[in-house]
Amino acid sequence: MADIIDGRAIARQLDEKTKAQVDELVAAGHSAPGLTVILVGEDPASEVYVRRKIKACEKVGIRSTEHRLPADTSQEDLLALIDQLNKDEDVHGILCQVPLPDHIDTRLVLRSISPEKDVDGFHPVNVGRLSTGTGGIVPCTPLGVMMLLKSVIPDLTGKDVVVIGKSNIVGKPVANLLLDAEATVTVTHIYTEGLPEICRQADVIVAAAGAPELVKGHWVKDGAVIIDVGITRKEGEDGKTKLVGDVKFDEVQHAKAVTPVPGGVGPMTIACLLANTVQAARNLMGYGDAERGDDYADAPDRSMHTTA
Ligand SMILES: Nc1nc2c(c(=O)[nH]1)N[C@@H](CN(C=O)c1ccc(C(=O)N[C@@H](CCC(=O)O)C(=O)O)cc1)CN2
Repeated sequence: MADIIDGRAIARQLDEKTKAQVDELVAAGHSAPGLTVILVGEDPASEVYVRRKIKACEKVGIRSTEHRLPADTSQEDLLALIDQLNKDEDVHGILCQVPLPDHIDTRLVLRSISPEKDVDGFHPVNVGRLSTGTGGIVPCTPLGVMMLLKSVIPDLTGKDVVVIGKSNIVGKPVANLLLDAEATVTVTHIYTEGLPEICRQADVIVAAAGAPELVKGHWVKDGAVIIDVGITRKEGEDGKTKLVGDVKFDEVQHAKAVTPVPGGVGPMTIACLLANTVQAARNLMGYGDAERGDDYADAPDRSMHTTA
């Protein structure tokens, strides 16, 4: 049976570290780090994620502010709000929940957030710093993926890793982090020819294609490690909605370890956001170029895994 990598437990461990860093800043006479979350429209999944982010801030002592804007908010008004937040010294982190409504140019909006406050790591400056290995703020989900992976394989040197998915939010940044960790990385996507055969060679599969249950049991070699980034809502045979990942979970029990959906990568996304907010705050407070919030070189221990 494959070990199940407990994302909730590893996220809690990271939250403890983040809380300690917040307490340290406050004890040194600073205000608590402040995060502002912008949600435009009423996408139900985004509402859930934003609510979770705000609640998570409370737990570690980060001050949070929420701006909920109607779906017909003009791009100009959104950019004006971001400009105001960029200038506000009490705000250390800004994030704009995506997807944004169609009439808004997402790339322009993400570019308008000050790179120092861009706790999502989506600004081209942070993307460039990641791809050149020169620090910056790293997107939350890829950071979480690395932590989960390192809980199973602390040293990724020379490991064959296949990333399925080439999005700017997950596929591309995760590939860069893996290369930094000296892994041999193959980036693929749903149009890649021979994808099952390519995956079957891999020591690690990071499935981030957004394609429900794409990765079947015969795609996975014995003892591989699987990180499932996909989350899709699907109606089960009982008529109830359930969440499924990009991996056919029941078929990959010959793997060494696998992340569940829910309870794997998702909780790490939020924990890494909090860590990134503290990193941004520390930088803005003049603590130099603070280390990446998650410090994922400190691999979480194997006790965070359970067996199915
Ligand atoms: N500005 C951003 N927008 C989006 C991001 C992001 O990192 N920044 N990522 C995703 C959504 N996301 C965070 O915003 C996110 C996705 C999933 C989870 C999570 O905890 N998932 C749970 C299941 C939750 C459920 O019931 O639906 C799990 O996997 O256990 C947290 C955050 C797109 N937008």
